[in-house]
Amino acid sequence: MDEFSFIRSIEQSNYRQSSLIKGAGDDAAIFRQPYQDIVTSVDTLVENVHFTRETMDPFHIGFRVLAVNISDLAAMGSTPAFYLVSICVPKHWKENELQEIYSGMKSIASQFEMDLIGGDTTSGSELVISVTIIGYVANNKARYRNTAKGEDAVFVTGTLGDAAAGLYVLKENMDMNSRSNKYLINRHRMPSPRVKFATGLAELARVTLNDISDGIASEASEIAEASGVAMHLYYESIPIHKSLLNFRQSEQRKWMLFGGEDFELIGTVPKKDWPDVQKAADKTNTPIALIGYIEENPMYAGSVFLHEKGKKRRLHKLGYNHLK
Ligand SMILES: Nc1ncnc2c1ncn2[C@@H]1O[C@H](COP(=O)(O)OP(=O)(O)O)[C@@H](O)[C@H]1O
Ligand SMILES: Cc1ncc(C[n+]2csc(CCOP(=O)(O)OP(=O)(O)O)c2C)c(N)n1
Ligand SMILES: [Mg+2]
Ligand SMILES: [Mg+2]
Ligand SMILES: [Mg+2]
Repeated sequence: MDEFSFIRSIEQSNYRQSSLIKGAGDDAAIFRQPYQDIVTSVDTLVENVHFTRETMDPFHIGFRVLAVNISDLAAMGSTPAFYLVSICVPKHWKENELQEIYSGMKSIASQFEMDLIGGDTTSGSELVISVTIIGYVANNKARYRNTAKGEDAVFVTGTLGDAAAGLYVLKENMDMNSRSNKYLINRHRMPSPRVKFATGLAELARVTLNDISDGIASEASEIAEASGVAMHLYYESIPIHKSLLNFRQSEQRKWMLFGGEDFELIGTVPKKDWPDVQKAADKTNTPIALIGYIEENPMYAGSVFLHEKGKKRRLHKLGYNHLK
């Protein structure tokens, strides 16, 4: 089974509520309200899938589960406001550890001025935390995956591969005190969702956005598929942090393209708007890079091409897939 085909198989083919603007199929769902649209999404962290007791302290688990949800709202151009938490707790977890999980959530919630408005508590064999997030976006300003057009510039925020490298450092028990390993571990444990940058693009007429949870190869494919276009990426333009240079080149490449969990944004804008994107990035202290372009070619609709060392190859939708 494949996660993405499973999801397609259970999606409703039509919706009954007239206020619904976007159902399943993007980073979040949207429904219309006067003046502002409501944006909502849910993402879950599961012990031994998204974290282990060795890779994360309770504080990080809490911080991260809210961060990954905020990232989906950032990818819609939305400002987060509320969250609900469903937590399934194994009997051996102690109360102070659960309090720590909530300290992690509260820490990032206060950063984004969000309120916890409810949830659910159950017990089970492994820790599972599911967060439902709710935010706002001005009417008609939500950013989808299906709006890329020919000649668009493709950009990405931050650096890629850091979170996967951080996980490697943790799993291999490497030196946790070196400056560069500390940086990578922090990127794995405490992602920084790009809300300010994404909402800073509000003046632009057309922006396509997707957040990078499963790796750029997978997220780029989602944009290409949803928009019915071909995306071209230049490997040498994909930003890399100097801490990654300590590892073998084959590892660097694997983590940058397929590692995932960097929670950076990949997007497209009409070429003429690229300078405005750079300005919005500067204003919000967001590193940004131009990494490719969109081609409107029916023969290659839905495909991603990677240009590397002067050669062009198909970049397949490899990356994290829960049901594979
Ligand atoms: N089990 C499910 N039932 C209904 N919709 C789902 C399910 N799993 C995922 N979806 C929807 O499919 C889309 C893609 O999900 P996912 O790949 O998890 O998005 P993201 O990577 O942005 O978190 C989203 O719109 C999500 O709401
Ligand atoms: C212990 C451990 N092993 C492996 C991973 C790597 N990993 C787990 S899930 C995942 C993909 C992202 O999670 P997902 O639930 O698919 O997020 P979504 O796309 O729904 O936002 C990755 C790269 C990890 N974070 N921790
Ligand atoms: Mg997403
Ligand atoms: Mg998800
Ligand atoms: Mg997500």
